[in-house]
Amino acid sequence: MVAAMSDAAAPFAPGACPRLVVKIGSSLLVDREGAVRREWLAGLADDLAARHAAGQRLVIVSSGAIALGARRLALAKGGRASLEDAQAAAAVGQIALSQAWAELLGARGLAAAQMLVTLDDLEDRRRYLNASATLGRLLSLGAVPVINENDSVATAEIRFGDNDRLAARVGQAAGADGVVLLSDVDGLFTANPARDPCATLIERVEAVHAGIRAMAGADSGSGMGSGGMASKLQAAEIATRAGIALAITSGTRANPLAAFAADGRGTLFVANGRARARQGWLGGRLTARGRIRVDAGAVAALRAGKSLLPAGAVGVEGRFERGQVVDITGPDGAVVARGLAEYPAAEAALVAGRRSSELADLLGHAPRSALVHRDHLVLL
Ligand SMILES: Nc1ncnc2c1ncn2[C@@H]1O[C@H](COP(=O)(O)OP(=O)(O)O)[C@@H](O)[C@H]1O
Ligand SMILES: N[C@@H](CCC(=O)OP(=O)(O)O)C(=O)O
Repeated sequence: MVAAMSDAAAPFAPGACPRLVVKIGSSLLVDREGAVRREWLAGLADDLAARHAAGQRLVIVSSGAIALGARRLALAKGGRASLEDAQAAAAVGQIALSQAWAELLGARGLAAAQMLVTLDDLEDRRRYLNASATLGRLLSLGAVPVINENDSVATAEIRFGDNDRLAARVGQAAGADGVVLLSDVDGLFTANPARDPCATLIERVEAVHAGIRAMAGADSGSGMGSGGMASKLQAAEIATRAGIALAITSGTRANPLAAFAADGRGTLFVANGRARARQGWLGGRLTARGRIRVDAGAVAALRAGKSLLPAGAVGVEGRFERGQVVDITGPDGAVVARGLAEYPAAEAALVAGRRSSELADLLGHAPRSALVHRDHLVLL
């Protein structure tokens, strides 16, 4: 599957990309009659199973709930005439969607794990960390998270509205290396190819600038999806800034991921350095709420890219909640790193200096895997 991989697809190969997010647009999943395109989905499930067998861990962001539910409820305009219609359609359609994924992945020995999230779940740091931890655990267990926006409870103001940006955010939360957006077009064209026959495919984008954005009209050619090309470009910006490569490629072929791997047809948005992106966010934008003092062994472990475990902490200062930013200082008092606390200050103080085996008894609940996880930490 990966032998003939072209350059555009190379960053998403199992060897180069241990964790991949695959987003599937409504127009691919749902036919014009409003039913799941099962045969096509079975082909995609084969692709996913092959990648999983090659060691790649997968997260699926699946659209289609509104389009599926609209048909079942006989709603006009694909269920998008009003927010209430979309919410009702999503509630009905999501069941059918989950069922299809569970069956098709299950038939290939893969456990589908449904997660429905709202914008707030990923914007709020604590909830983001929770979602991130759940994703991490599911992936380590070999399950395949299937994610969609929780459209039935999302309000007009507080929603993604499109799954492209959701996929990019999920990519961040899952610690993914790549995001592939499967759509009904081959990639980003110089203009909407549905309207302009002279439009040509752009194969590689180093940075999403105004000239690139101008190529995506606000319109969506499929009439079923919600974001159009504009939301895909926003997703590309979110992902690449976080050090995640993103591709837009056609999902219309029978085995879309294998086909992409074989000919690399699509648009690759090149990732920016992950360390720089994290450093910019953690080191620059936020001020620390507290401080965790650590011993020399912990400093060495952090410098080697490890998480901060409670055993290496010698003291905790300040008042912080789980998910808030803390400085990590070494024996000489210098700040060696900054990261997001996995525990609130009181619990951090309780577990400081303790071995992992003692934590559950001390806390009275299951312990987190670290005081500050390496995925949410930057060396200074
Ligand atoms: N510059 C462009 N290049 C490619 N597609 C474009 C462009 N501008 C607008 N589009 C439209 O965006 C559509 C894809 O978005 P959308 O229908 O939301 O897909 P999905 O359901 O896969 O999310 C294409 O079918 C195309 O009509
Ligand atoms: N959450 C919505 C999908 C919204 C959306 O982004 O659709 P699409 O543009 O087809 O990926 C649903 O499940 O219907």
